[in-house]
Amino acid sequence: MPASTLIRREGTLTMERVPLPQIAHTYGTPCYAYSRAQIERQYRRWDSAFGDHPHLVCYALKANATAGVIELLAAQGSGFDAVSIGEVIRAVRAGGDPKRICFSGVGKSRQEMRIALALGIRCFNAESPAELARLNAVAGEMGKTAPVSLRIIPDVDAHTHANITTGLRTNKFGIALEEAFELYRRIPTDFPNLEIEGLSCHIGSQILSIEPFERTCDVVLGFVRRLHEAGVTLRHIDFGGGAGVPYRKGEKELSPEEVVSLFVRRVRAEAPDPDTEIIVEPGRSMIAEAGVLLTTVEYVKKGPGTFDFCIVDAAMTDLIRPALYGAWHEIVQTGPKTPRPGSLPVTVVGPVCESSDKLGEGRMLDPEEGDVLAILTAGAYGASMASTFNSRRLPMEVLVDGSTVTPLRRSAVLEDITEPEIPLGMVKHPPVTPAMLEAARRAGGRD
Ligand SMILES: Cc1ncc(COP(=O)(O)O)c(C=O)c1O
Ligand SMILES: N[C@@H](CCCC[NH3+])C(=O)O
Repeated sequence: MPASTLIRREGTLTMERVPLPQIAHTYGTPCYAYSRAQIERQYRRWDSAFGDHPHLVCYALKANATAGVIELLAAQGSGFDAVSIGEVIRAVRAGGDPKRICFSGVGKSRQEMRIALALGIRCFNAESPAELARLNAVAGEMGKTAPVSLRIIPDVDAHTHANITTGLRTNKFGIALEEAFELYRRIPTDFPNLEIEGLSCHIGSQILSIEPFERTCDVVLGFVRRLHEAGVTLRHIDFGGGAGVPYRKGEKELSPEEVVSLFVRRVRAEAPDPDTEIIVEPGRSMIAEAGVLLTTVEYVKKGPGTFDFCIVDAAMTDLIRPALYGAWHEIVQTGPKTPRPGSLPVTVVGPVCESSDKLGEGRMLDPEEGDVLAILTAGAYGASMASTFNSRRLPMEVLVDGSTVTPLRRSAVLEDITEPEIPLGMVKHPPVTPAMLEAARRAGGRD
């Protein structure tokens, strides 16, 4: 987290000018807090790194598609990378310009295509020949022409976690180069309702070294030159996302400036048209460091002797990255607290009924019931991957802007555990009445 966003003042951790324990007490926990200044700063870094080279920054919505976050980025002029029609619709509803939306994903349904065509999105990043044929048919039925890019497989190893590498032939994403070459040549004759817009690729996520992007440029620009020689022109090259952020002390981000200057330099030097528009799709880099997940300690429980358990009210349902990838997030006390000599490291776990429900291991925190902890660098792939497993409610989210805090969802109270299913009607489902909730609140507990 950049020092200007998260600062310790008299021992208390603050985001911008708001003490984090205050957010926890006002809105309840688990609660994500995002810094507006940090989100806008990251967008400006990506955008301005291009200088006057034609470009579009398409924020990857999967990282965090909370309406308030999308609104902020749309107001900055951001484009969006979507992977479902739900994301496309969320972006448009939050003020995103359809002409700046790219639609990726291996499984687009006919209905998703129809809605995206009706909205007039910038382009479909097609991932298979069958998808092209389907899109051609759907566009024809609607009397429209669908703008397409082929997502090619650069076959570059991103040297990241196996579950988040995407640019290899063994991954489900994209089209192999030879097949893509043939498809590009066939589009004008075989798919009359498609119009070639560009080329896209994405090699993986949380990439901390520039080298895989250099290899990607080798492959992509060589391929673009071959296409040009075969008479295929592209309006844009989309290099995808993937720039990594520091999760552990000592790690360094792969900076937007370094990534963008590589793409601009290589396109200017090697593309048939040096002014070809460049698209990037950063997700994590845009939002990860803007967010923390606040959680309250419920219990401290003795462990096997070498460590204790710190049971908090956040869980894998709020932040699944540690359970899913063994990912590391720093966890800190938000109040003025230092561990007492001799205290044991703790494994921070949630209340969910899974042994993998761990948020961190080996942490020196010396926690007590009621302490508010902050799980750092949690803005990306946190709230957007949250679930209601174990009938938990979704985490609260707020936006911090200077000394103002704005809720981005309804407050995290028990009424939020809504029942979207349709009951059979065999039993009468008694409502949780406002009076019952009020009584619980008056009895003093947090929700
Ligand atoms: C097509 C595509 N674009 C962009 C992204 C965003 O990646 P990141 O959050 O690593 O920038 C992803 C996710 O890996 C992706 O699959
Ligand atoms: N969800 C992953 C990243 C996947 C990127 C999407 N292809 C994470 O938390 O790191």
